Amino acid sequence: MNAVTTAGLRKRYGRHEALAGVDLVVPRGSVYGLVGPNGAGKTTLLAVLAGLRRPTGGTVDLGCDRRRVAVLPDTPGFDPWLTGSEVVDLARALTAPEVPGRRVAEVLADAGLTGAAHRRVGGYSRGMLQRLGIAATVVGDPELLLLDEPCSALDPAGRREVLELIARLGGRATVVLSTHLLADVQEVCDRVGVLDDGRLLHQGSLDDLLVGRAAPAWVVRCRPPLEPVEAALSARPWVAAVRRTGAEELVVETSAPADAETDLVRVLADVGAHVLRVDRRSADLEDVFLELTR
Ligand SMILES: Nc1ncnc2c1ncn2[C@@H]1O[C@H](COP(=O)(O)OP(=O)(O)OP(=O)(O)O)[C@@H](O)[C@H]1O
Repeated sequence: MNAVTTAGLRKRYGRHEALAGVDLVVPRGSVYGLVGPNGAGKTTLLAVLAGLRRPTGGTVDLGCDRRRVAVLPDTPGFDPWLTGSEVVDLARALTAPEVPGRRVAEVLADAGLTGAAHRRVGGYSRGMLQRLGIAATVVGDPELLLLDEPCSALDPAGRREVLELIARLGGRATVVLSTHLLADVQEVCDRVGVLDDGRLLHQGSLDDLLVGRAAPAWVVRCRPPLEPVEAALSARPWVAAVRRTGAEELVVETSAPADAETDLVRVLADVGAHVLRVDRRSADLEDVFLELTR
């Protein structure tokens, strides 16, 4: 059962088509990362899913009642004179009055805000505000959470806190988050959709995206000169390409990783290379993203 299914979703702003036929599938319980460059249509897609903007065409099928959907905009604004506890209690009273008041303290504790619960939010840091926003969206126990750029403008510590909070939400609710920070997706999402210019270029599990696309490669660091090393490697049948990526660094791409595993170090030894380091390059979402959106 899916939490969200869209078919041929379109959204036009005047003559500009921000969504050009999007078929989105978000399995229930997943943490789905919607990635794309600026202007790709991420905010528009989330707003259409949330029912805040009307699509020009296509359909949206939510696997739950619309009242069980919670939305967190990229820059949540709160009245600065309210305390964190009052903000969350207001959200509870407005969205889910049936939820008992004691839930407020629980979600604030989950968001790591117990100590600041009775401080005015005007004095909160951005990271705290973002976590407060998440607390205010989860207090009504939503089934689907739509988070627009939840980590933008956060420093590394704030980002870490928010990512950990999102990771804990996975399983309890379905989360769709938009971001252009690929590292965040790699960290917390199990599904990913790559949106560019209003089109979904790829969607699926993060593993499928990475394993299916990034060419296996080794990163070799050794002391100059690198030419003899490059020449010796290029002559091997298992080497697809050798690229110089720094004064002391080569990337060796292969279509036969098993051969590379047995032969790479031998080649380096035979040519007398002064080896500083050899690493298997891990599949990187950034490479795949650049390849897809090129
Ligand atoms: N209200 C609007 N009126 C006209 N054009 C709009 C409107 N909202 C968005 N657009 C345009 O639609 C396209 C998609 O915008 P959207 O904000 O959905 O992209 P995004 O992927 O969220 O971008 P960003 O990462 O920069 O926030 C952009 O070209 C934008 O200029």
